Amino acid sequence: MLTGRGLRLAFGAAQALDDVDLSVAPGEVVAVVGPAGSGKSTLLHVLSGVLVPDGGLVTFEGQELNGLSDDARSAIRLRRFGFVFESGDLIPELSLLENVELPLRLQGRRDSAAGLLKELDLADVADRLPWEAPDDQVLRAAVARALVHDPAVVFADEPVMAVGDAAGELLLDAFTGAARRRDAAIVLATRQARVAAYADRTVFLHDGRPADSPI
Ligand SMILES: Nc1ncnc2c1ncn2[C@@H]1O[C@H](COP(=O)(O)OP(=O)(O)OP(=O)(O)O)[C@@H](O)[C@H]1O
Repeated sequence: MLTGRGLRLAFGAAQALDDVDLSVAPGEVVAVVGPAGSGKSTLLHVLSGVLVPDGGLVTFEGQELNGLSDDARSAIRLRRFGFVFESGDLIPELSLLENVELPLRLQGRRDSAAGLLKELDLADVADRLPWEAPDDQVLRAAVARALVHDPAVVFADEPVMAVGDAAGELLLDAFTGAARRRDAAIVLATRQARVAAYADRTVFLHDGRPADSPI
């Protein structure tokens, strides 16, 4: 469904990606594991069409992303991809519910996210602003926002770094469970083995190159 082949990308002298392959099937959870600076975030950005690689090819649902215009790649991101970042990155002026429903509104959809908030145990706190909510609720809302429009793939970059082990495990359970029920794939970038344990499959990166094992 989503495939990267021979991906290369340099930032000046730094070769962030050097001949990386990654394929993701519908509903599959794939972890991208490596130390700081190994290229995990860059790989997520290239696979999601945020960055265009210097070399190699990204194919999504039979379409080559590299050759598309910025606008066309943005449209695919809005409709077909979801994103979860390290600290949630919610909009501070909007309630948790409004944050979660934002991807729907941006697509002109008027449907409600109430059911998804209930599924992620956020129904009672939906009216809170992000700064009024504890970190784990903010991250749950970020997960809900990433899934609300039924994306094909959710890209998650260190999604539980901001919370402790127990809260992180609850969050990963809720995240992977909700994604699997929707047949949404997850590409999960992390330095942490305990996070990668939630994936069906792990690929390792070291200095922008595929590796056989963790370094
Ligand atoms: N916008 C940028 N400009 C310049 N160099 C960059 C940029 N983004 C990433 N890099 C460099 O590319 C390499 C890979 O960075 P990347 O952020 O993808 O690694 P990472 O594995 O996600 O690291 P971390 O775990 O710290 O998030 C690093 O050498 C980094 O310094």
